[in-house]
Amino acid sequence: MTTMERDLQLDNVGRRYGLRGPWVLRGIHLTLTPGTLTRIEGPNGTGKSTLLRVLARLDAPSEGRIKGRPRTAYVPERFPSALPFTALGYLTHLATIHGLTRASAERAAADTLERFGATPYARTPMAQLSKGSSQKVAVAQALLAEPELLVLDEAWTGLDADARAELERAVAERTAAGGAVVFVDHDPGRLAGVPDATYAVHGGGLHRRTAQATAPTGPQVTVVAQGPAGGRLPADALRTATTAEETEPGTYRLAVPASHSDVLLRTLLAARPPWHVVSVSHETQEGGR
Ligand SMILES: Nc1ncnc2c1ncn2[C@@H]1O[C@H](COP(=O)(O)OP(=O)(O)OP(=O)(O)O)[C@@H](O)[C@H]1O
Repeated sequence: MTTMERDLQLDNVGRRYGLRGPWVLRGIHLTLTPGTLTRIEGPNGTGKSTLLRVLARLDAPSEGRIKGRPRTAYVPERFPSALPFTALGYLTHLATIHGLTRASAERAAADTLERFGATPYARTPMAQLSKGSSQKVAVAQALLAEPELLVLDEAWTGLDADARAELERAVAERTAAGGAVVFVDHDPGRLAGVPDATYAVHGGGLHRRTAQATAPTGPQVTVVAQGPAGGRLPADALRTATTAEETEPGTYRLAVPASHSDVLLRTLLAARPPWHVVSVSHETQEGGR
């Protein structure tokens, strides 16, 4: 598939509910590009969820056009947990739909549940899961799809601290793998400093926030890495890092948001030939990780 088709583009999109309802969104132009993270903000009831549903193509615009068909996964604010499956059964079923054999599907489902600390209730009927636990299943179903576009509507809400950090890492992995991710979250610190673009929804329109500060906010990690002689920094590493400075030939100092440091390190070590990681230093700020 070409990059053009993997872009998702809203062209003068409007949405209202009912034929004569007030316009919730109007004149929206937005392009989501592979490998980028986009944050959508705005006060309650301004149309953020409506916009995300339109982006996920779960809701059709009342006017305007959508171009591009990236393979999309969506995590809703409220997941329909009354489905007649266990978490493992549901995810295994979905993974077979994504084309895995039964055995690999079950393994992928179990791995994803484990990643989010959900193994203890993998075999519990979903209707009996707490809000937080069913939210983990919602997140797992979206990640299992390895989507080209991942749409997260308050997906962190209800998750415990470990699962929240894990979801931030999963977002970093998706963008490093060339996927687009768009999210809404009430916590202004969520993935702070990471988004490639931030937009605010108000008055039915979408307004690009100017980059407030060049200095990234949120905890940062500095990685010093040495490549093979004459080696160029892997493209995925460049995409994940906030800044990359060649301090001497073949040696780079990379700054990365703490949530993305695992992904950056993995990218460097998995490069062929692999890069040598000289040092990793965590900037000490309150809050840790
Ligand atoms: N299915 C629907 N039918 C009718 N009106 C709707 C529907 N969904 C949303 N709306 C209305 O559209 C407007 C925007 O709602 P939306 O949920 O998109 O906002 P939001 O910014 O996501 O809000 P919140 O932060 O509270 O989730 C609201 O006035 C809401 O009442």
